[in-house]
Amino acid sequence: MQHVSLSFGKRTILQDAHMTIQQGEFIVVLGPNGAGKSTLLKMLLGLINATSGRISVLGRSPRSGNKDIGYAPQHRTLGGDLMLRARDLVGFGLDGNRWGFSLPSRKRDTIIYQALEEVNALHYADAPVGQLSGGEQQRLLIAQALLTHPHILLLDEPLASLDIARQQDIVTLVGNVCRARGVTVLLVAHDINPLLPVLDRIIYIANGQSLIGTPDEVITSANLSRLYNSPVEVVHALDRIFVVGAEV
Ligand SMILES: Nc1ncnc2c1ncn2[C@@H]1O[C@H](COP(=O)(O)OP(=O)(O)OP(=O)(O)O)[C@@H](O)[C@H]1O
Repeated sequence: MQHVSLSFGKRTILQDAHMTIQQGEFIVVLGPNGAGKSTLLKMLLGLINATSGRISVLGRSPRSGNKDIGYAPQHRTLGGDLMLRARDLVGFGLDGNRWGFSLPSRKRDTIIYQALEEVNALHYADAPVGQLSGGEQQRLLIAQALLTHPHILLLDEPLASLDIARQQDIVTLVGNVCRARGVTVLLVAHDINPLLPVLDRIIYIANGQSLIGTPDEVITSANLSRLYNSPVEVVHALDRIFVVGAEV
């Protein structure tokens, strides 16, 4: 991103943002509610255009339907009455692409099988999605996003409403995929702590400003006090980072 700005009416979401992400990096996107984290992902997907500046994704301008990007949007738990089978939900990852419909069914089944296997979801492949737990559903959404073997994986709050053990499962899963496949990951989260073992750098967005760097570079009392325009204290304890005085 070079000098990228984005406003919705009078509201500035990003102002003169400048950042480069390398292939294979694991990036966590942090910031308060409404800061623009999901919007940043949508800009990379070509769903929202910058007001000014230049964005390049794998050497090209953002364009919708880019199968080099896998995307799992923010989701609330899928309804208890949803009778769709887990394997069918994952299969939607193929149907969103032009070549998906033309695949022979055996080839299609194999791709879906491999994706379910990669996220350790084979044992509930035929279960109705609505009856699965939040963590089980999240694995399916990640499998769906990985189906076209993308170079970039965009995950919008995949840890929301999961307990600590399930969060750790998803973090380990995504970290392994990132390393094994060399996939660049941008993962939106509200708590950095479960992600500290796997992340390379973070992007922090607040009040139209953005910072990129390692947690130690970005999450400092001085930086966050400046972003929030009010006193914020960053405390390190028990190998965790606590931000006091700001909603993250
Ligand atoms: N297409 C749009 N038109 C106008 N305003 C929009 C549009 N998309 C998002 N916004 C606004 O931009 C702001 C940023 O929204 P976004 O969803 O990116 O925030 P977020 O950081 O992901 O928040 P949360 O943590 O609550 O999910 C919000 O105030 C939202 O209402």
